[in-house]
Parts: sequence; structure tokens; C-alpha cells
Amino acid sequence: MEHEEVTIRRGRRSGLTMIIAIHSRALGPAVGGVRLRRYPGWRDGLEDALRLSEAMTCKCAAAGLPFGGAKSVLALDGETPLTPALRQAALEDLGEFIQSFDGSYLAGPDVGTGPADMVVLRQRTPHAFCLPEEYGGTGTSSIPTAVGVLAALRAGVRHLFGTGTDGLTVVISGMGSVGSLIAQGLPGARILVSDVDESKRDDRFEWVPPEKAFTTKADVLVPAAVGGVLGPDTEINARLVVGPANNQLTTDAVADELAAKGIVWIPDFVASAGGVVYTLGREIEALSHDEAMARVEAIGDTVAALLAADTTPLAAAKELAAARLKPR
Ligand SMILES: NC(=O)c1ccc[n+]([C@@H]2O[C@H](COP(=O)([O-])OP(=O)(O)OC[C@H]3O[C@@H](n4cnc5c(N)ncnc54)[C@H](O)[C@@H]3O)[C@@H](O)[C@H]2O)c1
Repeated sequence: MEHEEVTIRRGRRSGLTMIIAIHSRALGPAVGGVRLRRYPGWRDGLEDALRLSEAMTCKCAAAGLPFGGAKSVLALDGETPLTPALRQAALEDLGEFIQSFDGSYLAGPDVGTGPADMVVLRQRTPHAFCLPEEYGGTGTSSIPTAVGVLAALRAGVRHLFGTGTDGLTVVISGMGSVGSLIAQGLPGARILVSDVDESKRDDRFEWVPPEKAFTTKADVLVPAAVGGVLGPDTEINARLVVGPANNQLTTDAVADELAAKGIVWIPDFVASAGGVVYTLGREIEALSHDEAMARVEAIGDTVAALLAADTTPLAAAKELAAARLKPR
């Protein structure tokens, strides 16, 4: 096992399996979101926690943050209804669990949780961030995440096409909180959007059925939905792939296969770091909004440097993260 510490506990109020995976604290306290979702079994939740906490270590190290990587999972089974009472009990259980790490693990929102849930965690531990603004936090991280992806996208476009984004065709797969902001952030481009949820259709943009999103001819494809979408046989009809979805590749080898096909893939842990860069900068390092946003915009410089390397962007990003993680 490469992780520093993995602890599994049953919530005494909720009865839910809780997993906290600490991948690394080499650079500072480990940070990572709380994922609350259904799994076929808790071991699947454990798999998720192991994978996602490792990705957080890479994300923080590549972004130059003084933090390590972690993840919490609250594993729901297939049938128990998630009532408000169960949610409250699970968060109180997790808050106590987080507190037992004595500040060496800092929790934020992830899939299935949001800023309001962080308020419940705070009742049991001070080590929860991304609270709503009225509680002194920075609220949702979607805006800085989208700003970071847009900076990465512009750097990729400059490298590949030597231009800005005006006139390019961009397909966005996933019109959730981040994808919809990205769509609005490219006013001169032709934007095609796609989602499994038809209610996410937006009259301002052309609609593509979800099964056609990756094969539609475009200059840029933005995966903004779920992970595991890029495998060895995935057909893609765009030259540049860059988006916020975590863990997009089914295996690291896919990065080499994409490169061999002439497709530039920007590592997700670099492109999607804006939320964590901004939130931790504001809430832990007490930076101003402008200072924290300047760090988010700097994701574009990181991407430009990765693209200048003579390896794939993934290999270059892993090298960058490993160099920062090396004991001095
Ligand atoms: N919100 C953040 O700050 C942040 C930070 C880093 C990474 N991410 C990652 O970015 C991605 C998007 O985040 P979000 O906050 O916008 O999530 P979200 O839940 O608001 O939106 C996801 C959207 O994807 C759609 N979707 C689900 N499966 C799909 C599929 N197979 N094809 C097309 N659409 C599909 C959903 O209907 C939803 O509209 C997630 O993978 C998330 O983990 C988010």
C-alpha cells in the first residue's frame, strides 16, 4: 500500500461505513473532499477513497500547495433511503472521525456533499473548509474550478493552434455546476453541450446527445461529468481534451495512446485544481480574493510548461508532483 493511513469505522449514530484514506502528508496536512454516495459494497467505497486520495496528493503537489492528499467516503448501500436524519447522523459521525486526526486531515465537499454539509461537520471538528459565505467560508468551489479549467484550456489552445479560443468548436460533456460555467466562459467559441440529464439543456448552446459527445467533431472536448470516461477504445474527435472531471483515464497508459493519436490530453489533476487552490488559499492561508484567483489563473502557466516538455503532459505533471514530494 502506498497510502500513509487508511481507517475504516462504522458510524455509531448512522451505522454507515466511513472511510478516511490519507495518501500523503509529506507536504503538509492532507486535504480531500467528503464523498457521500451509494456503492455496491463498502469495499467499492474503499477503492474510490484509495484512488481519489492519491489523485489529491498529485493535485496539491502539482499546484505547488503545502498540503497532502486524502479522501473521506460515506458508503451508502443500494437501498437504505438517504433521509435528512440519516444524512445529519452520518455527518456528525464523520465530524468526530475527522477530529480524531487532530488537524492532519482537512475535509471539504465532494460528490454528494456541499458547503451546507460542512457546517454540520464543523459542529464536531474545526477541520472542515468550504463553508457557505454566511458562515465565513468561501462557499462553492465551482467558480474557481471553472476559472482554472478555462486557464488550462486557453494554454492548450495556444500550444496546439497558436490562437485564442474565438471561432473554435468546444464540446462540453456534463452541464453541472462547473460545465455550465465553462460554457459561459468562452463567448467567441461555438459551444456544444451535452448531459445525461435533459433538463440541463440550455438554449444559449447547441445540444449534443450524451452518447455522441465524444465523437462529435470539435477542436476541444471538455469532460465535465464523471471519471473513467477515457479508455483505450474511446473514440474522440477533438484535438485537445481538457476538463474538470476527476480521474478521467481508466489507466495511465491511455495518456500514451491519446498522444500517439495526436490528441493532447491535459491531466485532470492539473486542470481541475482551481477549487482547491482558491479555497485553501482563502480559508487556510488567508489570501485575498485577488491573490487566490491569481494562483488559479497560474494553472495556465503550469499547463504551458507541461506542454513544452518532450514527454506526455501526464508524465511531465507526474514528474513535477514527484519532484515536489521528494524528501529534502
Ligand atoms: N465542483 C468542483 O469544484 C470540482 C472540483 C474538481 C473536480 N470536479 C469534478 O468535475 C466534475 C463536474 O463537477 P460538478 O461540480 O460540475 O458536478 P455536478 O454534479 O454539478 O455536474 C455533473 C453533471 O454531469 C452530468 N452527467 C453525469 N453523468 C454523465 C454522463 N455520463 N455524460 C454526460 N453528463 C453526465 C450530470 O447530470 C450533471 O449535470 C466532477 O467529476 C467533479 O468531481 C469538480
